[in-house]
Amino acid sequence: MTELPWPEARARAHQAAEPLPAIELPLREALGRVLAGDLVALADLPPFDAAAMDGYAVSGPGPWRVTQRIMAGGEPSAPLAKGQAAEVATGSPLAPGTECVLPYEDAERIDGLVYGELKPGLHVRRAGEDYRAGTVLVPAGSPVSPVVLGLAASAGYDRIRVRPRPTVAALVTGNELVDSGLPTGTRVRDAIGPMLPGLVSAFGGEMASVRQVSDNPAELRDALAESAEQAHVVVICGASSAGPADYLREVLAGLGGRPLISSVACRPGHPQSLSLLPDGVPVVGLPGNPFAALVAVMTLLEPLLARLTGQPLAVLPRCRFEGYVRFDPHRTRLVPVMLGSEVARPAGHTRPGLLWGAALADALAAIPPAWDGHSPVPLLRLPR
Ligand SMILES: Nc1nc2c(c(=O)[nH]1)N[C@H]1C(S)=C(S)[C@@H](COP(=O)(O)OP(=O)(O)OC[C@H]3O[C@@H](n4cnc5c(N)ncnc54)[C@H](O)[C@@H]3O)O[C@H]1N2
Ligand code: MOO
Repeated sequence: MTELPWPEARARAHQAAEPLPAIELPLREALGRVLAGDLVALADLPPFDAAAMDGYAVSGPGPWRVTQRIMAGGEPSAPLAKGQAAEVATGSPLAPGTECVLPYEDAERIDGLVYGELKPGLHVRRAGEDYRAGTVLVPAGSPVSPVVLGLAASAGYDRIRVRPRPTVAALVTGNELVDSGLPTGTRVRDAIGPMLPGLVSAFGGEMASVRQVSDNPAELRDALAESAEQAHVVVICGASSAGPADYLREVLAGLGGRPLISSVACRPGHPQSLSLLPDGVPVVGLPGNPFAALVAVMTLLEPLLARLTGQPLAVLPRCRFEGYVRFDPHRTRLVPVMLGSEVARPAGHTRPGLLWGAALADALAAIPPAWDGHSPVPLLRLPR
């Protein structure tokens, strides 16, 4: 079976779906979503000429006689004629005729007259100087951060158009698995189910369900068909490889699934897969070894969720890597790393079945095939 190069696997997963139809939400509910359209300025900002300092708005050469006082939120009582001043606060609207604002520090007031130096334009925020109505403030596909919410509010939005969170249903296979307590004998504690909800929500999705199914093709087929009706994406953990209980491919074929990715040229995690069911629901196959499963989530599920939420495929930041890595001429090697200020170092403890290294790590470094040993390497940040 040919293994798809790791960067192509990310790209193909990103192209495997279309963004979900947009919804409109009140600002306070939109945090953490993704903008479905450009956030466009509804009006000029500032909407009026305003003072940028507390002090005196003046017209013509000084000294100036103080003829009015304008508060923020108030209105000028008359235009300023040459030789006149208005006492203003930061944000006060300016009277027509204002040439500059003298901060209190640069002005002296004696008997109703203000003395100082006229510096035309200084400390005046002109109407529309920040942006004009119609300007794109934040492009579609951007995350709605706390700051984006503040900006949207200052632009006059009450509601914004965002993408829904894609729902993910997980089926965890393996007769050896238990989901509580210290496993006895040859039983193994499920480690993938507990890590999936946090990963899914960090990548903009929502875990609909995590369900254990036994190693039985008929049961997996029924559970898969049912999950595909209830969620936007189905994830299957285990049953991905070549063993006697690894019938995921067979079950997918039986349901008319179309394989898009059958294995990926990376270590660990090569048995990861992506298929589309006839109704277009993507099914992501995660290898049973838990660290390999994490690699598959970061390789296939993250780009898929990015696409469903209308985000571009993330361009991975790069960093210098220092430390031992097993050389692989044909495959990308995913290594848990701790990030220093300019360098990534292996966190250690990296067997495919072990989450220890990744639990300590800030990121996974994606060491490319035939890496030259010194070029900066791409990083996948691990959610905290
Ligand atoms: N002949 C071959 N054998 C294997 C290959 C191969 O290419 N040819 N690939 C190996 C690799 S790499 C991986 S990864 C595993 C993938 O196996 P499966 O996805 O079929 O998963 P299982 O066989 O069910 O389990 C593998 C291993 O992981 C443990 N496991 C499974 N699920 C969980 C879970 N939810 N939490 C914790 N641990 C889990 C399971 O007990 C096994 O120890 O196949 C290799 N073999
Ligand atoms: O994908 Mo398996 O990675 O190496 O255990």
